[in-house]
Amino acid sequence: MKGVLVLENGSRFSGELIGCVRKGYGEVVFHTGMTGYQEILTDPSYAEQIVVMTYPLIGNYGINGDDFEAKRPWLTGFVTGETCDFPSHFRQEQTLDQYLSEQGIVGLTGVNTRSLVKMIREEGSLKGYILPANLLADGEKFDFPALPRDLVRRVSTKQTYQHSVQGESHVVLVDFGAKENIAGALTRLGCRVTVVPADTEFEQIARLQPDGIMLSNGPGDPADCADLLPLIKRLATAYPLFGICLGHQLLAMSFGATTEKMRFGHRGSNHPVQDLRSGKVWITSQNHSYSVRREGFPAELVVTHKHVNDDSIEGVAHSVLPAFSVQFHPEACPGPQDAEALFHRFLALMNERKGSQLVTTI
Ligand SMILES: NC(=O)CC[C@H](N)C(=O)O
Repeated sequence: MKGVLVLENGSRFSGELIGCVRKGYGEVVFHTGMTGYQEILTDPSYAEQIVVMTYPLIGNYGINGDDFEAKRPWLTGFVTGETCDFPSHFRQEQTLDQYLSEQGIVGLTGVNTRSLVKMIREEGSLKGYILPANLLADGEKFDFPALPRDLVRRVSTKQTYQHSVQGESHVVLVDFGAKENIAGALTRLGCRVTVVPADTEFEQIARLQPDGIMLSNGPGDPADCADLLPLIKRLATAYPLFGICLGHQLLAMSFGATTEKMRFGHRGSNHPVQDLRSGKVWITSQNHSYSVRREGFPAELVVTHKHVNDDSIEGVAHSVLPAFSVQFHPEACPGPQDAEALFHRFLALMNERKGSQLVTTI
């Protein structure tokens, strides 16, 4: 069935509908990864977004049972140049089309994604609809309402649960829309991980007796989470703390930083990031629209990482407390694992704290 993507600047891109035939509305953003579409589809940070893949052929290794980053997708549409109908991979269980149908997500394929992405690069991310072409009556006017501001609460777990029950260090992961592999990476390093809802109170977290706090990635504008900043500052003052993506933005904001919306953000699997202390460059996985502003950057924090292409802030640390965060995704999935060492650093901070507590109790 013919479909169309209608953008708020008046442009239209035609294609064929795949997945669930329905209207989809969201902020249209693009991802430059050649692979990783299954992880992208299920990363809750894409809530209320329509994702355009720049790589021309998507779906060629199908969908498998192992690579989901969440139980369900939160995005509202998926756009490809070409979709593979006959994938081939030993782990494949479904085609992309079947998965989108099953999950109620509309897709548009056969789109001139090159021209669409060039437009987004020029004009910035635009809101838009995917809809069946026959619904497009001539001259119809569309509304392009702002995205909801409660996205973190929508995607966060409603209940506290144990991700893993054994391990030397106990990490409480505050779920703003966490990708599965953040808890996965901690578990693989031997941590016990408890996942709590985004609005859990400090006292409830303290009762869990964590050795460290992990702040997850998540959707939307970090400024929408201003009510969480006092909690985050208190957590950073009390425990070793590691923040990823939205968790990074919120850590910086809790010490007085502000964020700004980028023109079209960073979404891809090969973003170069420099560690300013070692000078080393990592190739990182990224998915964000906002970044921490240099203007008014708080004196209490230090910038630890920057993006090599545009100099934007990619990591911060507290100058005294054992709290640090990065804008990119050290858990990868999709993308390279260059930055995995950051999980080891978090583990070391938790061990140091345990060591120092031992000394003070003796
Ligand atoms: N992946 C994320 O956590 C994204 C953070 C935030 N929603 C942004 O777009 O900048």
